[in-house]
Amino acid sequence: MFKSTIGPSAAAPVYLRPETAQGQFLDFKKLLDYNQGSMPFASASIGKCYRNEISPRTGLLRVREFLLAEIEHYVDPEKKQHPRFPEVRDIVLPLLDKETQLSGKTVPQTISIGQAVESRIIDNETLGYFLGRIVLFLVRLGVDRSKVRFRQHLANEMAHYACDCWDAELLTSYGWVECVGCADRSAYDLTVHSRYTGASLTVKEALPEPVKVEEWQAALDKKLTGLRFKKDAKVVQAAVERLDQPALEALAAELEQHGAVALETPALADGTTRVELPKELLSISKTTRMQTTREYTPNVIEPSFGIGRILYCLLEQVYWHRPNDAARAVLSLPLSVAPNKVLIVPLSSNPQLNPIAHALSARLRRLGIANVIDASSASIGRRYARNDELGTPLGVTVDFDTLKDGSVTLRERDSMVQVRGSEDEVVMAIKGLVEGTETWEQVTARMEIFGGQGEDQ
Ligand SMILES: Nc1ncnc2c1ncn2[C@@H]1O[C@H](COP(=O)(O)OP(=O)(O)OP(=O)(O)O)[C@@H](O)[C@H]1O
Repeated sequence: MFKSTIGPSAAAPVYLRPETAQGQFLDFKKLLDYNQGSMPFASASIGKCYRNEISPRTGLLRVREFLLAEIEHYVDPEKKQHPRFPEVRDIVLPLLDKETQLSGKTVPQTISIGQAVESRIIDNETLGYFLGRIVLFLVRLGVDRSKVRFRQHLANEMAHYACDCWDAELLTSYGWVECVGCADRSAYDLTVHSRYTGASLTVKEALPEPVKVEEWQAALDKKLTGLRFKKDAKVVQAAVERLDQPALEALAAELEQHGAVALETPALADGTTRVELPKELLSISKTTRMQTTREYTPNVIEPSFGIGRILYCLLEQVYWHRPNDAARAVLSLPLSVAPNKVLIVPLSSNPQLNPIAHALSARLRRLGIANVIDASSASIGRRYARNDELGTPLGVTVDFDTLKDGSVTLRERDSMVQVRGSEDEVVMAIKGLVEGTETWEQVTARMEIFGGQGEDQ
């Protein structure tokens, strides 16, 4: 937690969250209800997080306030398979696992997620599923697949409660940078929240058949306990209720042998943290009951995306310049990420071209396709070039032939190739490209390649 203060006197401390996860865990019971009590399920949250970084540096890579997006996937600890695992099983990942790191090597082994889970390099299917989804997500954003690797946490860097943890690292001029963490946090968070709030954060499932359970049970004589411990009676009662089966078994033997047991408690009214419970107050016996439900605390698999770091690495990876011209830079953001999808340029300042450009802009807007018009006096080549640098993937030119036959050109940023067609055809092509139902190769194969008034050079 990042400690700060609030109010005019700065007397009241506040604690800024270092992750969104805990807020999700506090809502676990509600989330489980929304999911009709069925497992597995997931929650997700995105928001600002704060860390008291000693030396913030390197732009967006290490800052004190950053945007974090986290998924908490709740799973039965005995069933860590994932129904959609077959979708990612054959994805090949560069894995820098702990053994490789401990042997002093830095070259990852390239192996399919299926093989890595089978050989337990990755602890379980659900964790493997999310590593696959992380790489698919990063590549969809435009990250270069050859500049992604997954590094496993060593035992000494992994949170004590985690049973396996991998970082997706992206290669930048600063070296490999951790951008997404993916940890199996086991049952730690829900167990601790439950312990401190007293709220049960477990899942109850009907068993296919009732089973006979033998267990140790402790009972305090309430009247005698009240008389003996007065205000502390509740604390003592809670300490007894928290005892697990091995502890109860050991105490039963001690009680039998010595007629009394000593029990650790939270601080009592007199400041002590230990009570003596004689046989008259405490009884511990083995009981048998039929169990019809199974109760467990779910384990949590958590992919955690640092948005600023991903964005920084992406910008570095997709920024380049045209061969032999360092001044003509290009930001190859894919359509899914680019803030503006289409640049509309009237070829000249002829007053007849502008209304056509504006009508086309409105038509694209109605389709939900963000676009911008550049009707400035700069040459068309200059206007293309500056929008290439801003990352706008597509360009439509309205020219003098548009006035004659209604046709326009459509230009792709990275290749600078242009096609020509009616406005309807071009709008359909843009829609297909934005929605991902058509590729630029398909568009160039079915539409007429335009070599005319491009002025790209
Ligand atoms: N100071 C920070 N500035 C920007 N992003 C951060 C910062 N700290 C963490 N992140 C992002 O949050 C994600 C999840 O946080 P996590 O707790 O796993 O990071 P971490 O292991 O503490 O990071 P690091 O070891 O680099 O400090 C990281 O993968 C990263 O993208």
